Amino acid sequence: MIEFNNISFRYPGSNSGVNDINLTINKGELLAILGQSGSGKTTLLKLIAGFEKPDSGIIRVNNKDITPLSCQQRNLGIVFQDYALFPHMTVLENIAYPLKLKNIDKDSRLARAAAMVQKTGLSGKEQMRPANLSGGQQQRVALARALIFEPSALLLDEPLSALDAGLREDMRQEIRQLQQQLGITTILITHDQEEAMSMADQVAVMKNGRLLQVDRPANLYHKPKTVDVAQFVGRANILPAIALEADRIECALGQLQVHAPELKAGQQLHIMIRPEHWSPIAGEHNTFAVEHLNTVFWGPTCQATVMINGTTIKAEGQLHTPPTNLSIHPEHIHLIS
Ligand SMILES: Nc1ncnc2c1ncn2[C@@H]1O[C@H](COP(=O)(O)OP(=O)(O)OP(=O)(O)O)[C@@H](O)[C@H]1O
Repeated sequence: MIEFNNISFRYPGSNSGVNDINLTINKGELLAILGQSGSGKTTLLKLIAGFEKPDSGIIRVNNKDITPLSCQQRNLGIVFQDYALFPHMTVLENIAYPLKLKNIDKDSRLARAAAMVQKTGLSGKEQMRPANLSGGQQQRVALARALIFEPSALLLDEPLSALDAGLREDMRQEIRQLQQQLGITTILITHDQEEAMSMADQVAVMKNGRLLQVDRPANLYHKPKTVDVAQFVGRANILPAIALEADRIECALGQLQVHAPELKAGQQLHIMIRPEHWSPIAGEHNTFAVEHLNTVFWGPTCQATVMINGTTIKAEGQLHTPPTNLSIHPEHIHLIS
């Protein structure tokens, strides 16, 4: 388990850093930290790894306060974006290296490295040097080296960003399987939403050094708590709205039936509609005549841009003919207050 308790940090002489971070990663779970460039993801990683010390707050790993400890004492496995492998060493030597630092004898080192070679699918590559491996294989060596000394947690800093798209998808699943098999608590830093959503038990969205929402991937997508999160995660139609009564709001599209029995007349809020939730078939509620602007073909689906009462809306799905009507089920209108 990893816990951040009221962690704040500013880089000396600047206003940048992270503010009041409270976060718990349960034992054996993978948490992805997702955010745009400069949001503070790497800073959080540096704080847990011990490269920077927080100005205030406590970080615990398995209930132990690690804040005063040095990087080495923290016993964390780290995989960096560029893997940082030793070019003059073989795969086996690279993987065994952390054990050498711990003064473990050569025979045990090599035996443990050989076992890790098996686990990470590197059999047959033991005597090769990093330069002769593919990106995915280098990534596996870095992972094996980070795991060899049985760390208390694993930190992955954009581990897949150097790989091309197809390989990246395969490696996501490989890393996730290995992480689950070993049951190791893991933090993954990424700016890639798909990577975060497909690999993580929980995703923490960061902006300007703060956590906006920490949630299961499906909750983050379907029930974002703020407009910022709704805009950042996935594609969304977001409109300001005012409540007319329970279950009814008004926005630029017109009046909409929603599912919100607790709404009070006059309440200001935003509505979010995911593009794939629009239906080209008229529904019992919320059916609109649309003016079709354009459709982009994406392969399995299309994205249509339409106007409803002067407001531009994006809809996605099997829209092979331009829609003339779109409807939205009240359950698919998410309210953000
Ligand atoms: N050594 C430093 N000194 C001063 N400011 C820094 C330093 N390192 C980072 N920052 C600032 O701290 C903020 C957070 O940076 P951080 O590197 O944590 O963001 P990030 O989300 O990891 O971005 P990226 O995805 O580009 O790596 C940014 O405003 C950045 O400019």
